[in-house]
Amino acid sequence: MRVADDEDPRAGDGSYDATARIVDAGGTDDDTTVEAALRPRRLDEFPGQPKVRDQLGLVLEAARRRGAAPDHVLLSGPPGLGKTTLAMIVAAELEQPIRVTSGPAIQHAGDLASVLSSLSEGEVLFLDEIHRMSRPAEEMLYLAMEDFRVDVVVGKGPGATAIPLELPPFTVVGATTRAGLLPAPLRDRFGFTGHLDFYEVADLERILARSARLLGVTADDDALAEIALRSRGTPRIANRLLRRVRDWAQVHGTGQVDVNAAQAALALFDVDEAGLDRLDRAVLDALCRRFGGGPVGLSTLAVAVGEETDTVETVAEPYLVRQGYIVRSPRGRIATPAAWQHLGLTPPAGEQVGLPFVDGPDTGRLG
Ligand SMILES: Nc1ncnc2c1ncn2[C@@H]1O[C@H](COP(=O)(O)OP(=O)(O)OP(=O)(O)O)[C@@H](O)[C@H]1O
Ligand SMILES: [Mg+2]
Repeated sequence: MRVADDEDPRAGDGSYDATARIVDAGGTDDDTTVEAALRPRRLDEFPGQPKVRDQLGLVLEAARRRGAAPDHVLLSGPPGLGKTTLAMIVAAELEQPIRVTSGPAIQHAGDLASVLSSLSEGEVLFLDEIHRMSRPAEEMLYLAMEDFRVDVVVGKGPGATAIPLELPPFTVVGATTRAGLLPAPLRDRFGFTGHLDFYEVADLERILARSARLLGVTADDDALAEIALRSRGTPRIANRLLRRVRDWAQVHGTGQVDVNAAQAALALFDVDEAGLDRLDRAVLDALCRRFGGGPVGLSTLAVAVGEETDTVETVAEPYLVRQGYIVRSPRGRIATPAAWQHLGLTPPAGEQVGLPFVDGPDTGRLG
């Protein structure tokens, strides 16, 4: 088995700390540890997202040559595409320590002030879920990002005074699944914004091959291709499916990740040929069967599938929209003919005139 020691992130130099990870929407603690172990550590080990990688690479290299902190970096995109991974990589490439915190952890401006005032020169401050920071903290951040200064308020009431505190230059890396929710003044203070998009299947195959190596399992290319196809363009999902296929192979198979193991395990875990999982299908099912194909409001839809609005909007919808199963309209979400077909149903004729026609059997043609 080829396990390259030099590629094992667990043998790291401590430049990032897996336990410092604050939020993980999808996983248990165990999952978080495994995820951290599978993160690429440097930009040139990071497959996919060629645009963001090249742009970020340039920004970091230029800063390194100037010997100065780079512009602040904002990373946006759906969950599991590598925002946290890239934040860690920014610090590693700059050879700087990284401080990890998140919007929800900073409820008071004072929380932010104490983090900011303890930063060392050049340090990377990773603000995950930056769209969830409180307004006063946000305003403090504007000043800190632009002028490297915070105003510390001493005392209360009419006698209160603001004492300006100079900060050493540092780099904020903000991550958000909801760039649209960031107030413009905050967005504008990031000199570089990278928008992560879903991965190509070929990139997912490369990610899976690397992960298999790190996990110490032998995997056929065909099996990795099968897993990649069903991973909804998302490395986190790809890695998770790989681990379940490995489990299946170890318990029921030959121990080797082959196509048979991949198909059996993915069937067991309810990931269908289109890569839709239980939540995706639940959303389509509610939309078509309960609401006649829509339009239906997002929150109503979320209640119908028993999930948070945010989960439906950021986890399920982007992929369903991208694959042409759902259309977002001002009046709510609408199922396309492809959604009905995926569920084995016939789309109702007449009501959905004007929908874009989606490739598929002719039952979908409306008019
Ligand atoms: N380009 C990539 N190459 C290899 N692995 C990747 C890549 N992008 C992400 N991963 C893996 O996917 C998992 C999730 O990535 P990460 O935590 O960076 O996503 P995220 O965008 O921060 O998600 P969230 O919005 O939920 O915080 C990690 O295990 C990471 O190793
Ligand atoms: Mg993250």
